[in-house]
Amino acid sequence: MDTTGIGLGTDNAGLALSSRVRTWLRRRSRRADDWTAHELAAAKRGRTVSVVIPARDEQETVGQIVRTVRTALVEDAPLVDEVLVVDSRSRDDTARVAAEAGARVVAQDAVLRPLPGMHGKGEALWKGLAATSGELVVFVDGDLYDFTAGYVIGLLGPLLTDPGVDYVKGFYQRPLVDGLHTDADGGGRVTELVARPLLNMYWPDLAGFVQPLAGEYAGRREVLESIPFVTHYGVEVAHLIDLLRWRGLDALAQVDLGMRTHRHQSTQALGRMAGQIMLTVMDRLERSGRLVADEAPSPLLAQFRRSPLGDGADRELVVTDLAVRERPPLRTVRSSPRSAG
Ligand SMILES: O=c1ccn([C@@H]2O[C@H](COP(=O)(O)OP(=O)(O)O)[C@@H](O)[C@H]2O)c(=O)[nH]1
Ligand SMILES: O=C(O)[C@@H](COP(=O)(O)O)O[C@H]1O[C@H](CO)[C@@H](O)[C@H](O)[C@H]1O
Repeated sequence: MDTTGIGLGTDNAGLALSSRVRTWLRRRSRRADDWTAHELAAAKRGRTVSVVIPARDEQETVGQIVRTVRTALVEDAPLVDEVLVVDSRSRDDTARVAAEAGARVVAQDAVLRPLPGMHGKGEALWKGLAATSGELVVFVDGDLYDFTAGYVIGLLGPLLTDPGVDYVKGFYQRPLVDGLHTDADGGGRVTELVARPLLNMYWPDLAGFVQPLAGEYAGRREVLESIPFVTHYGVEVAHLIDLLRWRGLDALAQVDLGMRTHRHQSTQALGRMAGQIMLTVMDRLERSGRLVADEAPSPLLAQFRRSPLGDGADRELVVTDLAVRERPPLRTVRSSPRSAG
């Protein structure tokens, strides 16, 4: 057992991860409590830190996340220099709640305005990167119920103490809370059903990531501004694939952040997310010449919503265009450190 509690033995069939991944797991897996906020604040040595929270309709949770960061990591320990919430076309009071909690708030479509807007979480993250200036950037989802300052401390630990690390993913136990029923490890459904199998098949060096789709991660700005951001929900899987290829496995790390509960989407919404992730993976396979498709995959997903329509039909056909696009590396388009209006 290594320091993170990840057993590195073989499974009952004697199958084992590659030695490269086993070495990586030992070398690049840490725990959030390996550091304290004050230790990391002292380790900054003049470097600056931005926390970026993408938020679409997160009025119920974003305020507490912002307050936790500000209290523990801005006021108590000077670890974080700016907290930005990217209001991603919310239809609720996300922007007001975030601002009242002490965050700077930008509207996703107000950043780098001359550029035509793109959509989804990946766009919100790219705009958040453009609208901040910290040399280290931490991304935290805005729908977390049990966020702690330890998430940010843990993600910054490797970046502030090891120059060989460029990008850090969080991992955690992910319960699936469905009303009164909790499945202790039922969360991360798209991870377990789609992302993990595909990454193990085609990028086995990434097999050691406990939560490859984790929404909490951090990186060096110079690296984050040098990689594309896929729109919608393709952003996380594309980051790992692109960074593995460009920076190599040893530049990546992961930190145990404990427990993560968040607002869960419906199964059909996760079906759309899964489709976007599959399209992203197939695009990366095609770019690397590992997939030759004489016909591009259709981005259209037909789903069936059961609802008595009253005209004798009890299901409604809903077709969604899952096409994802991609923002180029920000350094190729950046004009100024804070491009918000
Ligand atoms: O168009 C979008 C979709 C999502 N999000 C945010 O990205 C984070 C993760 O999205 P979501 O909760 O939908 O994904 P899940 O955690 O369910 O996989 C949340 O803070 C969302 O508010 C966003 O800013 N813009
Ligand atoms: O990991 C997953 O399977 C999905 C869905 O999680 P749940 O099944 O709702 O716990 O959540 C993640 O995936 C998204 C796509 O990469 C990320 O954007 C989210 O931040 C992350 O929560």
